[in-house]
Formats: sequence, C-alpha cells, structure tokens
Amino acid sequence: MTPPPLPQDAALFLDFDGCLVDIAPTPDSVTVSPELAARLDRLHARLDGALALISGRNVEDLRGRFPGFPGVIAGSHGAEMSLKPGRIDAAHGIDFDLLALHRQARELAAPHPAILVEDKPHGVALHYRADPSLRDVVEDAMRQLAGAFPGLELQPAKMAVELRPAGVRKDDALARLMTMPPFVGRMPVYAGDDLTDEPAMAAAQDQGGFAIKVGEGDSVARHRLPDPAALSRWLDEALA
Ligand SMILES: O=P(O)(O)OC[C@H]1O[C@H](O[C@H]2O[C@H](CO)[C@@H](O)[C@H](O)[C@H]2O)[C@H](O)[C@@H](O)[C@@H]1O
Repeated sequence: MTPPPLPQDAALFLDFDGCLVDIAPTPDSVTVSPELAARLDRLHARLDGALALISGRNVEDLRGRFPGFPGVIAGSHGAEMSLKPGRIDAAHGIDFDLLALHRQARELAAPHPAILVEDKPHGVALHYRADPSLRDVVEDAMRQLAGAFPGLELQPAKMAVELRPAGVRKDDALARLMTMPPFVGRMPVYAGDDLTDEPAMAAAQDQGGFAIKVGEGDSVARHRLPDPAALSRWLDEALA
C-alpha cells in the first residue's frame, strides 16, 4: 500500500543503504547526491528537528557522507547515538577484543579474495556481493566468529552477514529518541529496506505511526515504495 502523506507532526526515522540510496557494489562506492543532502536538511527544518538517520553504518561514516546534516544519527544498528554533528552522545560498551575480531574475520576470509571484510567500531561485516556463491562460506565463517565472541549476535544483511553487540537493535534507538525533544509527542514514521529495520518498523506502527518498506521482500511494514527514488519523491511531496 502506498504511504499516506508525511504528517506535519511526524518524527521521521530514515534508514540509509537501500532506502535513501541505492545499493552499490561495495559500502564505499555509495554516493550521496547534493539533492539528497539538501532534501534531508529541508526535512529537518520542516519537522522542527524531528528527523533521524538510523543505520547499520557507524556514525562517523554517515556524518562524513552528510557533512552539514544537523539532525540525529543513530549508527551501528543503534549501538551509537549522535544527537548533533561533531559528537557521539552514547555508545555501547565494547567488552570484547575488537581488534581480534577484525583479525579473525580477515583470516577466515583470506582464502576468498572476493569476500569484503568491513571493520566496524562495534563489530564486523563480511560481504559476498562480489561473488554470491560465497554465501555459505560467509555464513559459516560468521557462525564461527559468533561462537568465539559470545557478546556478539549475527545480523543478516543484503549480500552480507554482520556481527553486532547482542541486544543492540534499531527499535531501541527509536524508542530512546521518542522520549526526547523534539521527537517526543510526535507520530513515528520509519522507512527502511532490510531485516535490521524490521523491529523499528514494528515499533513505529505499535506507537501509532506507520512504516514504509522500501523495495521487495516480506515486511511488517503496512506501506511500501519500490526503491529509494520513490522514497525521495514521497519525501519531496512533504516539502512541496
Ligand atoms: O542500516 P543501513 O543504513 O541500511 O546499513 C546496512 C548495512 O549497509 C551497508 O551494506 C549494504 O550496502 C552496501 C552498499 O550499498 C552493499 O554493498 C552491501 O552489500 C549491503 O549489505 C554497510 O556496508 C553496512 O555496514 C551496513 O550495516
């Protein structure tokens, strides 16, 4: 079902990869257009600041891609929270050996040069987009790592598997923000494309708002748009 217009009193939560931008061959090859950056700035003003990016990427990565963005960014699937540019206000504690995790991920991936290892500040991702036949290899490797690092949980992603701190989820970031100005008292609206977004979509709906699934695949979201371009058009309608 096509989403209704963005309400004036929305608290808007937007995922990044596959939602605001098209999926790219590698994490680094994603591009943010000046139009997208300007769109987010205008939405931030239109919603009196009640706009947050909620991503599996880390905050530093996203702040770098949106240098002027004045809004909130929850990164690393909710393990990091940046209320303003230039600072990280809360971050999940690292109670495991992060360097050992990154090293062991590289060792497991080494026999398969097509596997891309993404070191993350709260975990690691192994990407098999360059050779989808390596999916089983990546899943086995990540299960091994999950066994070796019990504080971490598997997070399936698009042509990738991630490890993130156990219990860290995007719906917790949404719930936290919904208690704070300028989000509190507004209607939560969440757009996302991936499995990591599903709990946050459910939370937005449970709190009287709505959720939009971008792209194909099963979802709890009651609304759907086909791709990031369609989401951009829907967002632009709210700014017209
Ligand atoms: O929560 P998101 O903002 O959607 O981030 C989820 C993960 O996205 C990135 O990986 C995915 O996008 C890449 C670029 O399009 C693509 O190459 C990869 O195959 C996808 O899995 C990012 O690399 C991860 O860190 C994010 O957690």
